[in-house]
Amino acid sequence: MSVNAGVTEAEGTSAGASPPLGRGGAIVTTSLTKRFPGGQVAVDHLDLAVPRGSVFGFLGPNGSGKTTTIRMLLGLVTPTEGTCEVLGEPVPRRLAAVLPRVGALVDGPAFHPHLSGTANLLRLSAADAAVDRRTARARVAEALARVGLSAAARKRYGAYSVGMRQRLALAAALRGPRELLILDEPTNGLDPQGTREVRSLIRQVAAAGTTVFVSSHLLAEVEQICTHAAVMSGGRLVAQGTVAELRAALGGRAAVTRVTVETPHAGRAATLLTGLGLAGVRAGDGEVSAALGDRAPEDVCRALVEAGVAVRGFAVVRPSLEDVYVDLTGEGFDVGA
Ligand SMILES: Nc1ncnc2c1ncn2[C@@H]1O[C@H](COP(=O)(O)OP(=O)(O)OP(=O)(O)O)[C@@H](O)[C@H]1O
Repeated sequence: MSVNAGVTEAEGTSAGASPPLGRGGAIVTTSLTKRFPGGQVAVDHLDLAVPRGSVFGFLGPNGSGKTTTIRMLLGLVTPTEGTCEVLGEPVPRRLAAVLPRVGALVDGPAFHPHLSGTANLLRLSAADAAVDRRTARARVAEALARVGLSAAARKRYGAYSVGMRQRLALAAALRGPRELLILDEPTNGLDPQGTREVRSLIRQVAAAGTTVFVSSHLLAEVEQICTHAAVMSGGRLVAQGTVAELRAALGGRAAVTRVTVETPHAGRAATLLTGLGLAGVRAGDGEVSAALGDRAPEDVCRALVEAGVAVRGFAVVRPSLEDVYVDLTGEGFDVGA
């Protein structure tokens, strides 16, 4: 399935060409805009195209408009302008038809501190007209098991750690069979083990056919679990496409594949790489690097050796999704696990 390819203009009036998914997408927004009273434009003419069956990473720094977008998708915030469609239905107009098909983790549900994890989820189910009373208890137990909370199911919520609270919020989103799961920063507050579990849970949910839309700061994680991604900056969409497209779109941009050579002959190696036509040659202490361009790394390595340069190490460094992000937004990224 294709999405509008790769990187769009950061300075454009809207984020590139209209998404070609039409009614087939799990989420399709057109010129979606939210201007808060006081003039703050949190989301600015957003054209988002989330293919069905994708695991879609929604990336961006703090304040770039991710949560506001998610809140508009769930009918929690009214757009100022533009449209959004979720599972083929216009939101907010057909919200009642859409919500039972969507599991969401946003802002954390209000859990009661004196009730257990199980009792809290049963309470949410009781308030949910779409839940079948006969299967509610079994579904709650299943959701708790999926997030690894079975052992703590009878413990009261007030005694839960931050990570356990986050897992319970995730379990709340997984109480029923869902066509779409929308998760706002689902690994916030989780330790590395919890983060791995959430990653594996997302894979399982996706393998069972559910589309997953997940906002995250964890680029390494997005690279591992997502098939597609979009990058937000200052309320605008600056890129969207498959993860492979996003990396490929870097060709000709600042972050490109580079070779790094470890050698005691850095000066000589730098001259040779420049002579081979490599751009961006940087020589340091015992090391020289350059943009590979369309040269084959093995040819570069052979030329160095044949010229008598002692090659102690030779590495080809391809741009990561983080490079894409930094290149597009000019901002660093919190890549901690
Ligand atoms: N209710 C509101 N009233 C006024 N401004 C708001 C409101 N909610 C959000 N904003 C502003 O809109 C912008 C986008 O915020 P949003 O929470 O959508 O970003 P985000 O990408 O989710 O950030 P974070 O990663 O920090 O959650 C921010 O500048 C924020 O201050």
